[in-house]
Amino acid sequence: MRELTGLRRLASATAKELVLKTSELVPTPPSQLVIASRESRLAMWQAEHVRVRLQQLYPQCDVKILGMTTRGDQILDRTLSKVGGKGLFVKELEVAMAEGRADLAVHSLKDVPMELPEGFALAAVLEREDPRDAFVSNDYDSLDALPAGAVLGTSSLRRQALIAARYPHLVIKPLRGNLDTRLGKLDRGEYAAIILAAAGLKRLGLAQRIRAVLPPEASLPAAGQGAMAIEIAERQDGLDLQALLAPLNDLPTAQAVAAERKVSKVFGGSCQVPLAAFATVDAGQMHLRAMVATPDGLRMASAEVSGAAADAEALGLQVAELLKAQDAVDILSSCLSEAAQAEADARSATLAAPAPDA
Ligand SMILES: NCc1[nH]cc(CCC(=O)O)c1CC(=O)O
Repeated sequence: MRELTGLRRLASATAKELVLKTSELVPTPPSQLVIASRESRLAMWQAEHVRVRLQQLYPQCDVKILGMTTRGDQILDRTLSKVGGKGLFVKELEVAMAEGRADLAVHSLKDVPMELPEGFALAAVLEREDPRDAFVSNDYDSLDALPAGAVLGTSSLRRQALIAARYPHLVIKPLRGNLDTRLGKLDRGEYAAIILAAAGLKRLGLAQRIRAVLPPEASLPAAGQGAMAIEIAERQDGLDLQALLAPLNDLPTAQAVAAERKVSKVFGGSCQVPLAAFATVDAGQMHLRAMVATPDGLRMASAEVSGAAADAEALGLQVAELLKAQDAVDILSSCLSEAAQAEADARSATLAAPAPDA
């Protein structure tokens, strides 16, 4: 709920409001700001990007990065949807903020649950990188070129469903780990090809590994894919971090992801399900597409709407209604119950045991 309030505020803020904020209302920064980040190369790249931008904005402030390992990074042997979903990547960072060891956390928005815990909010969404999926292979140019029986790596139920629907002759195998780990598994010959987010590869200077970029028509991106978000905790010291971070917010991206995340939230929030939601914003106009499927890709529903980008969440609800009219709830039902159970298990496990690297 918190996070939605934050996002709604960001998404509906006009450019003028943001300009006013940057020039007049930005509070004095503290002497130090600490950014919590996962330690994967991509996470550190993203944290460093935010660090540099904050350092430029506030030269007097010492901006530092606190790297940490999350449960999501440690559990590499099981498909994420089975072990508790996306929250696993953000929980330790939230603990660091709650304990005052960090002031903000930088995340890939795609990994951030739709509902943040009480006391946390998204303060800014940065300009989006390429939101599309990428086909990566050492031997083949495209999905079309893969022969029957070829092993394709992905652990995303969305990618699995979309690919199974169009390429039933391929064998889809789970692929976990950070980007380097995944590329390493491809290079060792465990897969004929893998699908990765183009954004991560581009940020790490690995764009040359992309053999083909999948257009949204072929592989509709996940909600938030390609966007970075900054999460903050409610503070007792009165510092208005949201105002300090407002200059980093990119309004069209914030609007697009608010619509995408609304769709996702309607269908179960933080659960990992085969769901895609992708919005583009051009001159204040939004085009939003969404899709749900069964993991085998045999059943699928898709819908699209257009409208004013300022009505991001209403557009998200509209698309969700169109999907529901095509039995979306039933299509997702098997995944929803499985993922909900995994979420519950993960929550009780986290409550019972201290954070592994706390
Ligand atoms: N699920 C892991 C994850 N979270 C964000 C990215 C890539 C960068 C992004 O989407 O912003 C990836 C890797 C991938 O999907 O290939």
